[in-house]
Amino acid sequence: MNQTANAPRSVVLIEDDAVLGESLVQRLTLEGIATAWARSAREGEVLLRRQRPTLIVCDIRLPDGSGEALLTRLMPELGGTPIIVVTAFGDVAQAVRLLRAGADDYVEKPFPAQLLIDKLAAYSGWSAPLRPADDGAGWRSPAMQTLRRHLLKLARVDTTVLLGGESGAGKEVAARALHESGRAEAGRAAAPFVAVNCAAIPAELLESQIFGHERGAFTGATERQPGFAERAAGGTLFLDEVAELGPAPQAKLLRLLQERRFTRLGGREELPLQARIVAASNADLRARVAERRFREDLYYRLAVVELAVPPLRERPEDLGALAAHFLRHFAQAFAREAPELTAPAFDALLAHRWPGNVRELRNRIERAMVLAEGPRLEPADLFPERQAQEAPPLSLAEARDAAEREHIRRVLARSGSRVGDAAQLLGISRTTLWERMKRLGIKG
Ligand SMILES: Nc1ncnc2c1ncn2[C@@H]1O[C@H](COP(=O)(O)OP(=O)(O)OP(=O)(O)O)[C@@H](O)[C@H]1O
Repeated sequence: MNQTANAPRSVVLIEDDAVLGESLVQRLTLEGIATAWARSAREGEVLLRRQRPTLIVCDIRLPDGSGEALLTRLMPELGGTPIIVVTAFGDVAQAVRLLRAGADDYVEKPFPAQLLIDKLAAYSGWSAPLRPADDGAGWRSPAMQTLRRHLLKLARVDTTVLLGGESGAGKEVAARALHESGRAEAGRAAAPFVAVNCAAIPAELLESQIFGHERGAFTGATERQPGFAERAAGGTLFLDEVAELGPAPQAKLLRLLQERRFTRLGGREELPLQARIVAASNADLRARVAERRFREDLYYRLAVVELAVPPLRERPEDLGALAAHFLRHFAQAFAREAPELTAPAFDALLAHRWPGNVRELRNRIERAMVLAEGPRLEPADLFPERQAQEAPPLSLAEARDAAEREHIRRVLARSGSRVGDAAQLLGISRTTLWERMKRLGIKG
């Protein structure tokens, strides 16, 4: 992709050891690498908020806190800037934790300056660090920050990516974030994102939909039709629910991935695949392979990089931003003010298990905003089914009153609130209706 071998190289070095720090600054400067040196976590934070280097080198143990805490805090703002952590001998467990959290590499003290120069050389071909794409809310939790970092890095290469995660967790949102970052990285103003739900297209149509067809390829094919693979050129072909593909489409997809070429149905011309393939599945693909329901060779082709979108219940830190995002979204859609989420309502969100993940949150907020017109949303607005379950059953008298109340209201509405007309329709006297309305709390 957009690699610039001679891109200006700069390093922010966060290291409290004066001897090591000075020798590294000298050596890096000799190599023509602009180096800014911070001797504490605080200084490092100030530097990183001011400048975006080609590479960050950060010691784990600093006099005013740990490098791990600093990097974890800043990770969401660092885009894809590569990070090398410097660990003391024996701190490997911490280094591994940081690698999982999104750091790129580590060096163990003592190390020769040349080792750092070599590592830097591997990164200096990278173009200017990416800014995260504007991909909605819900990326605050550590798990989502790590995912975002991985996506930002993948934006630089065309590798096939497999996204796992429960239904509604945000796999398509993640695929779009990757697509947008890739588009920005390549400097393209626009690029197609073509999403195909493999479970929703009938098996007999799938092939022609993905690969397209020539005129006359089958009955009803009156014109040449480009398929999704062709339409995604220069962008992303997103294959959702890939586990649901039958054996024949699996074989076709494998060929597409192996040869990166395809032919339209009924055609002879070989066309190159010019899109990145991102596949998603909420089923455990490895288990499907073990059960021989999914081809192993296809699994390996798809899972060149495998990432998981964590379920919402494992990232409560994202709930507030996501809820606020959907409140704003539906307020705009319904042309009304966004209601406020009361503290008990927020507690109810935190306590819920979210089997339907972000999609369920979105649906609950949408339904609450359709039904509740007030300026505040209460737990009952978001979880109406619980109220129904928790309320004690009505007595016979209460049930009769409720039914009468409902019926009288309806008849009153039909008779334009004229009590005399309503009484006639109900087969009772005006006075009896007045009495009932009073007892049942119906306003005339
Ligand atoms: N980070 C987010 N910000 C805003 N909306 C989100 C976010 N994550 C998910 N959503 C919303 O939640 C819904 C489900 O997301 P998405 O379709 O990406 O999930 P999925 O994991 O692909 O689901 P499925 O497996 O059912 O296809 C969508 O309406 C999406 O817009």
